[in-house]
Parts: sequence; structure tokens; C-alpha cells
Amino acid sequence: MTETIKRKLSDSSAARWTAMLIVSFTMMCGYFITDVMSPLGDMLTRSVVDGGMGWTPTEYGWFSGAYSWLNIFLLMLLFGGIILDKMGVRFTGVMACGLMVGGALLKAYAVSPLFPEGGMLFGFKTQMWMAGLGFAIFGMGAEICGITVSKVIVKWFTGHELALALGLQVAMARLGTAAALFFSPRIAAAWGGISYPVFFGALALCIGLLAYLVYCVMDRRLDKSIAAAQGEEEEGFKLSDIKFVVTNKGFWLIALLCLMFYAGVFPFLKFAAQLMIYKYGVDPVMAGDIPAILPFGTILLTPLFGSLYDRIGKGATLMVVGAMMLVAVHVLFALPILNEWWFALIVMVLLGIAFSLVPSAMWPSVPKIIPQKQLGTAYALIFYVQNIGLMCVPMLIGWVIDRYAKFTLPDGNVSYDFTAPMWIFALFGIVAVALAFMLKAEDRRKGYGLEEANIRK
Ligand SMILES: NCCCC[C@H](N)C(=O)NCC(=O)O
Repeated sequence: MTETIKRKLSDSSAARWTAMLIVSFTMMCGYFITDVMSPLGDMLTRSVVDGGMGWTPTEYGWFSGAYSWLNIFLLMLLFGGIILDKMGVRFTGVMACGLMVGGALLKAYAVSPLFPEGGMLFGFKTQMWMAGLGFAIFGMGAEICGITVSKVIVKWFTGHELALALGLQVAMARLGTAAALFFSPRIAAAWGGISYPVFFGALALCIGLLAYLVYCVMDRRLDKSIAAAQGEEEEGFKLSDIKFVVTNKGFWLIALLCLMFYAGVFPFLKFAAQLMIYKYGVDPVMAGDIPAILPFGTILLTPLFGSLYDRIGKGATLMVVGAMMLVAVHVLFALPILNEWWFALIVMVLLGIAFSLVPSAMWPSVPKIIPQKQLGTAYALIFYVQNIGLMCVPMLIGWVIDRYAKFTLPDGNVSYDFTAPMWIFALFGIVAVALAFMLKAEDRRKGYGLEEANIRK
């Protein structure tokens, strides 16, 4: 008697890498918009007479944190995770892309000359509120898209090169961030307005949406091949899944590590260009270039560390080392030493290594702690916790800069001293180190396999 072994579409390496490239492209366009305003912080906060838009650092901090408003206050990330587990990656991904495009267009409109100037609401400019609302809608789409893309990759790569694939996806996302940091000030300077890079990003996102629609065709075929190979559909989401996830200590350690580590990186990027201008004397048009090194470095290193994790394991150790490097980096930025652009560049490279180590080990570790059927919910909850930091930290830093870091030079110009904000970022790193050690210990106790290789021999 002969038995036919049916292959799933994901067993074809060409098919799974194509799927990975398509969804990562969509995510990359999203990351471009996320940081498109980061190198323009100085332009936004300069006075109108100096050619800026006259926002205060506090307003800039609120706007930067707006990315997470809806995710946190309307629990949109949690609902997004439930929608993902219930409705699947096709519906959720398309919905998320639509939200990103809509939000990006609103944000671009708010900072364009079309938006009426001069209004105030609750002590802040209406322009900031409108741009923030656009960013909040965009952020809701971006985060839901993020968990969807993670689930897509886990779906195609479990039992194959999972960490490498997740690492490459993150690398492509970083390319979006790097492009935003590098090109955004140049587009704004060349075309004469802050709204142009945002409109450009919205256009790129429309192409990202089309790409995702192409992926949907592949996903349908994968589902058919899975049903044929396994003979049964995967069990759907149940509310008890949330309980299962939140009662797991390993899950909480990863979620809190994610909160603390990313609080020291993404919010830092929002202020990094200003740090370059005021501490390291970099020209404002080139102020995004040194921070752009960070994502560029991670483009090579995240897949490299991911592949290392796939082959030899040591995931928990990679997270400990990455968190320690984060502390070192922020301390070096805080200390009053070597205020030279080349030193900032070296420190940024170090941050790039840290920012490759932790994500390349953290994201592929989640499926080792939480089963695939609850993965959408687990990623959503982790992103939810992380978004608390993405919202509060820029607001805190903006306020600290307004209150303690701003001073007037003898010539009447305003300048900033970034020492206090950098110590705050270092503090997040210290807590991240403690959490990474606790995760490593928990792994030893529970045997999650975080120190083991991902590829099954
Ligand atoms: N500036 C983009 C914020 C994306 C946050 C997202 N929740 C996330 O953590 N993605 C994984 C990553 O390492 O970028």
C-alpha cells in the first residue's frame, strides 16, 4: 500500500520567501510613514519667523506619542488581535492597510498649507491635534498590520527558517525607517514643505496595499494546501485564549522587556535628529543621516542574528546582551564627552547592534512560549504593552525638554541640552536588562527552549 504525502504550499521555499517579501514590503511602507516626521522635529519646533511651524517640544512629544492613542485608549490593538485570530490574515491585513493610508493622508493634510493656521484647543495648536489624529489612525493600522505580518510569517515559516524570516521582515521595515530619516528632510527642503514627504509616503503605502492584495491570493492557496495536507481546519479563536496568554509568566516577561527596550529606541529616534543638531553640531538638513545609520545597521544584522538563533539558539542570551548594549549607548550619549559627529556615529552603530540583537531573538521567541492558535492575541497584547511606552515616553521627553533642557543663548537663539532625556532613556535600558535576565531564568525553569535552535534537524 502506498501513502501519498501531500505537501503544503509553505513547504516550497520559493513560495514562502515570495510571501515574506510581499508582506514585508507593505510593512516597510508603513515604517516609512511612522518616522517620516522624526528628522523634521527641529523644523516643526522652530519659530515661524525662522521658517518653522512654531510647535513647542511638548506639542511635538504629544504628536509623536499620538501613534498609540487609539491603540491604547480604544483598545484597538486588542480588538485587532482578536479580529486577526477570528477573521484571518487576509481581511485583517487589508483593513489595516486601509487605515494606514487614511491616517497618513489626514496627517499630511494637517501639516500642509491647506490646513487653517492659528487655532488652539486645550492649550495646544489644532494643527497638532489634527496631525495627531491622522497619526493615531495610521498607528492603529500600522500596529494591526504588524501583528498580521508576524502571524503571516509564522504561518509560512514554522519548522523552517522562522527567525531568519522574521529578522528579514524587520530588516525591510528598518529600511523604511532609514529611508524616512534620510530622505524626509531632503524632500521637505527640495519641495518646500513638511507635508510633501508625508504625501509621498501615503502614495508608497497605496502600492503596499496593492502588494498585500497580491499576497491574499497566495494565502488562499496556502490555506487550501494546508486543509488538503492536514484534512482539518485550524481551531478558531476563543475568549479563553486571552486568559491562557495573560496567565503565562513568560509572556509577561517578554511583553515588559519589549516595553522597556523599545521605549529606549523608537521614542529616542523621534528626538535623535535634534540631539545631533544641538549636542553634536550637525547641520539640520543632515541631522537625520546619523540616526539613519541605526536602521541601516539593523538591515544586515537582524537577519544575521536571526539566522544564528535559528541554527544555534541562545535567544535569551542575545536579548540580555542587546539590552546591556542599550544602556551603554544611552550613557555614552548622556555623558559630556566627545561632542563630535563621528563619536555620535560610532555610538549609533552600537545602538544598531543592540537594536538587531533584541528584536531578532524576541519575536521568534514568542511562538516558543505561546501556541500558534493564540499567537495573534499574544502579539497584539505585547504590542499593546509596548504602545504604552511608544505613547508616554515621547510625551515625557518632550515635556522634560521644554521644562529642563531648553535655554536661551546670549545671541537670543534657543538651544537644548539633552543630558536629562538621555539618562531617562538609559533608565529604560537598565530595567530591560533586569527583565531579560528574569526571562532567561524563567526559560531555564519552564523549558520554553529559548536557548535552543529553531530549525528542526
Ligand atoms: N516605529 C514603528 C513602531 C512599530 C512597533 C511595532 N509594534 C514593533 O515593535 N515592531 C517590531 C519591530 O522591531 O519594529
